[in-house]
Amino acid sequence: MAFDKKPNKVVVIGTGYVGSSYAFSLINQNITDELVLIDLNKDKTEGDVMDLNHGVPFGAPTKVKAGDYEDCENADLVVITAGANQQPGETRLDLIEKNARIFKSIVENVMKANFDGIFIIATNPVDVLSYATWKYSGLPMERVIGSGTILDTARFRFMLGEYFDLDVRNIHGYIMGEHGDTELPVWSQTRIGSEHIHRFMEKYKPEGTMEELENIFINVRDAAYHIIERKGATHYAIAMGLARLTKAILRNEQSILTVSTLVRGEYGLDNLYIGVPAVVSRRGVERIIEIDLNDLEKQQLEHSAKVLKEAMKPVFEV
Ligand SMILES: NC(=O)C1=CN([C@@H]2O[C@H](COP(=O)(O)OP(=O)(O)OC[C@H]3O[C@@H](n4cnc5c(N)ncnc54)[C@H](O)[C@@H]3O)[C@@H](O)[C@H]2O)C=CC1
Ligand SMILES: CC(=O)C(=O)O
Repeated sequence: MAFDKKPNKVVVIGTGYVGSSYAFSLINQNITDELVLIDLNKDKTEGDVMDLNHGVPFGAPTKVKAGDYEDCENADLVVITAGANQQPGETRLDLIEKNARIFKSIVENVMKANFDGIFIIATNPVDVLSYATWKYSGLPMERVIGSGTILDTARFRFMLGEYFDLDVRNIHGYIMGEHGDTELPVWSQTRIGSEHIHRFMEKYKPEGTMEELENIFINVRDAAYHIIERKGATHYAIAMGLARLTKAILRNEQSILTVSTLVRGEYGLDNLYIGVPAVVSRRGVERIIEIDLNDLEKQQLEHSAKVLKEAMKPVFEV
């Protein structure tokens, strides 16, 4: 019943391309009751709030306001999308030092306001900054969640749907590892409907080749570069992915999503945040799902973890 539901509150920190697109998705999908926007650029935030509020009559009754860190006190979720984005040619890992510095002060400010909810992190490099947020906040690991490879997995499913001319909702597969250049496609577990992708191709697309599938993965991995070259930022798809993750949490959906979370022995990895399938609920990350990987996929995941740990060294002791 709508009457006895406790209103939920989401605070977004960083309302540039990603943060403002996420706010727009939340309102359009009727996901939250209260939405607070925080950014260093106060004029931009106020302008966004006016603009979003004027759309509320067409969407759902959401209270939107420009706020400050004290608004985090009773928030259910704090979503961080603040910080530098990649310039053409820059990798996500190139952003590490700049954004880690910004994160230290943001997370400290949020925790000073006695925040006791769940963090979602999207700023890049997302795996490293999720780990940083977990360390800086002192919250249990299940309550600090990175967007991980949710976007890469969506790109993978979309491009395979186009290739097979099928509804993307019938494509089941994951991209795991770093949200970045060392991510990997889990072909051994990719299914179309309930059929393994290779068998499906043999039966229904015999002219298809493994090389074409490999090129699809390369386009998934490099999608951010392709978009940034053309328009300077990527934001709509990640905003929708963050809205999906927000729904999974606030509505206690127990959804399996490829988020960035702390591995503690799963997949033979330890003490880093990395993209893996995990069950997400009102408690945050309930548990990691350990799907069977073949030998090549295991090696690729280990390599991805190794690159992430190396990249983290200058910033953290890992
Ligand atoms: N995880 C993912 O799949 C994706 C992550 N991203 C990442 O999201 C981040 C944001 O990207 P954009 O929105 O395109 O950048 P943007 O430059 O448009 O927005 C960043 C915002 O952060 C604000 N900001 C900076 N320092 C702040 C602080 N200390 N406190 C409050 N606000 C602060 C800026 O004023 C700006 O409005 C980047 O790191 C980008 O790489 C982008 C797309 C996908
Ligand atoms: C920018 C980024 O991380 C992406 O679009 O995947």
